[in-house]
Amino acid sequence: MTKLVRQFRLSKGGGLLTTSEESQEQQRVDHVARQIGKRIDKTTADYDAAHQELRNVLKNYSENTSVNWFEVDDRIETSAELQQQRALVSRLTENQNIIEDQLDTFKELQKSPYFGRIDIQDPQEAHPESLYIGTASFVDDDQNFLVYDWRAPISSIYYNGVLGKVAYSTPVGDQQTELLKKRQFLIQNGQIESMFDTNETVGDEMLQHALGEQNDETMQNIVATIQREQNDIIRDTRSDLLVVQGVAGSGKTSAILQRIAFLLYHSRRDLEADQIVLFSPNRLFSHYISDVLPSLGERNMRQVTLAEFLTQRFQGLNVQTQFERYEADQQTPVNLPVRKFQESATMMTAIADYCQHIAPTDLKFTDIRFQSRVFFDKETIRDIYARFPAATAPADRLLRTKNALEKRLKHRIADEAKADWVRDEIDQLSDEDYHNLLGEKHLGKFEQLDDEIDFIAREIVRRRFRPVDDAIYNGYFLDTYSQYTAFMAQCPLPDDVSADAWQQVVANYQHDIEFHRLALTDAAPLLYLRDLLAGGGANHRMQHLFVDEMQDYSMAQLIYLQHAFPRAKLTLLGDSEQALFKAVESPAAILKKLDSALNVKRSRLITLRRSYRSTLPITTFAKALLPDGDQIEAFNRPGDLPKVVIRYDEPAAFKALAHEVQLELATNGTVAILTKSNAEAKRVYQELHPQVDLTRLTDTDRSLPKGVVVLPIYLAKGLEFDSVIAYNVSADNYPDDQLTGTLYTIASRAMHHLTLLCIGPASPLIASDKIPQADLQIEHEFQN
Ligand SMILES: Nc1ncnc2c1ncn2[C@@H]1O[C@H](COP(=O)(O)OP(=O)(O)OP(=O)(O)O)[C@@H](O)[C@H]1O
Repeated sequence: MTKLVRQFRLSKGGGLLTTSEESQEQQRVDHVARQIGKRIDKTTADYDAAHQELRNVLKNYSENTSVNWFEVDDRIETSAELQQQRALVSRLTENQNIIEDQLDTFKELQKSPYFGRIDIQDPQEAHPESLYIGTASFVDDDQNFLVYDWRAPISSIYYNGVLGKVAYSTPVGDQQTELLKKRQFLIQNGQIESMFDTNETVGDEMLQHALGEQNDETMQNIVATIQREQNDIIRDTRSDLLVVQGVAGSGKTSAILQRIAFLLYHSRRDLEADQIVLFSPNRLFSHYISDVLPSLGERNMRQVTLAEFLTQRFQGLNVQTQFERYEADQQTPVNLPVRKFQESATMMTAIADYCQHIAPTDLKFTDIRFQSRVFFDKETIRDIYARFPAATAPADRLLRTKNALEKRLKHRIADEAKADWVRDEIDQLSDEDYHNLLGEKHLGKFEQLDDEIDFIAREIVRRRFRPVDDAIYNGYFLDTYSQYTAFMAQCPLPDDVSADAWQQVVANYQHDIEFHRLALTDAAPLLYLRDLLAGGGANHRMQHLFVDEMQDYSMAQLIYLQHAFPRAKLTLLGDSEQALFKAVESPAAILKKLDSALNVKRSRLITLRRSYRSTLPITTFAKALLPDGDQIEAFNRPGDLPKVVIRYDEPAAFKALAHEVQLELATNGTVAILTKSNAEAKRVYQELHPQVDLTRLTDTDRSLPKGVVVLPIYLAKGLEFDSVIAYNVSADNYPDDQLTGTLYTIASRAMHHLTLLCIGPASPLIASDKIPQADLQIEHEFQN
């Protein structure tokens, strides 16, 4: 870890920091650390006591589980006692976990108790007050706030305010105060490494330090250096739809995570971490961000990738992933108007209309069959459905149909229970099977033996007819896959989609279904149709839905997600410039579309233009790739120029690649070779791995190793690496601006070093007038 030298400087809005000020501050750090130390001792003792208590109960519990199960009464009593013990164990375990979490927080706090100080003068107070801000609050035994949590209302001044009169929101309304001083600290292992006063939001010195560090395998929290616009995202509690459009490396992902920490802090009583769900771009990313919330003393939210979500919803079907589609798109040309239509809000509205007005005769009911015979025929089911009022939503009518079918099933069971085969089966039952069928609940319940036998008979039939019961419960009598075909057959088409092209879409869909496959484009509309007709699919518990890399989602998918999480507030973050899957759109246009499609009350757009991840030369290069890249503001962190390495045949290129990798590895912890496709990643791995120790990553990998990795760019979305080598950015491989988004995404993954390897002349995207050769280090002259 690079350490800043101690510095005492005249900072922009502040005064000269003297040695005596520093020693006073250090004394305070020592004092706070001592207080925290005392608390750690006390909490450790609490932890030991809790642990001992839990052990005692567990010991008792295991002794009790070896009880005599023989007598029925004993069995019932023991079970009640065990349940009580189980509840006790779970309470004590939770208690122990809470203490353990507190202990972890105190230990972290002791090393670095705070990072900021604000001096404020409240209007009603005679003297100013100094408040210190850290990752968690610390209150001493005399109730003095030695450290304020960064999420406390007053802490917002630290992030937002410049010196002078400032306001901050509290649960009881806005408060006014005067900000007299803002001081930043870098404290490591109880020592002040650096401190200075600033009038800016959060001074650049701290950022320089944070960003100059080498990449870790997991993301770090940024609470000490949150920037003003990021703070707006984090502290927004009003919007139902918050859309963040931010350039690569502008801190969107960081903002999501600190926002979650903020929301959890402010809604302690009504919001649990598992009521927040984040759709993340890939599994590597899920792991990459997994440490941030725990480092802030919070539990992680739920995380899911779109592929995981869809697979879970379509059990038994193989749903195409975004990555598979991206690979497929590179092989076969895409009919863009068709895809655009299938992914549009118009498509979803057409589905909603279709479902709302569908007549019973148009529903694709199927027979419920049992042992190769029809049990309930589809016409009967249709008749039942048709009896319920037409004004009721189809899903409600279907639910009532299910209930009616269940009732009929019960009658059929009662009739069948009288059949001879059932009596024969009862005669064959062993005592144990008989008791099992009767179940604990019915032991001794029947006064007459005949009643007990009737019960057993029905139980036997009920179990035999379980497949019918399942079919009713799961709504298998409505064939939603055929229904989707029927929908498509009558769906009004836009002008740019021909009937023939559409016919092909329907045929492809049917063919896929036959082979238990589903194209990604069909997933959201089909799910929507299924939910609207058959009910279900909505999770009412989720309070917040976050979507990262939203540019890779279609409008249809976002509409479906909103439908699937109807009570959740939405935070959607993305960068349309990094769209690997579709065209670039302006932030305002995106918000407009979302506003009308998602129909929310309060929406807000926040745009982030400043890029923090990469050095100045790398960001300068990356932004020059884009048509409107001049809107991107590079953070001024010095570094080497991007290096272009050109070779004219593959052997020479791989030799150069191996050399570059070794060179980069000497100074960087993680070196990523990023390719356009999986096939390229495989090829690089095959060529390189005998000479270089490298790991090829695929979409099943969950963690990022140190050292050299090779992976296609879509798996590197959201990630960052110390050094990036873009593989084969030649004119052949990156011929035109269709690939601008891909190249920009690759370049913007690099924190400190970027190398561009070309086999043959460089891509016109690089060898263009917009990128002065002086901004690059070229190892071979361009020949095009
Ligand atoms: N305020 C900040 N203080 C310190 N580091 C920051 C800050 N904002 C962003 N960073 C750092 O910049 C890098 C990029 O942040 P992040 O991954 O959140 O950006 P992003 O907008 O999600 O990027 P992308 O869209 O390119 O994936 C990370 O290393 C992050 O820690």
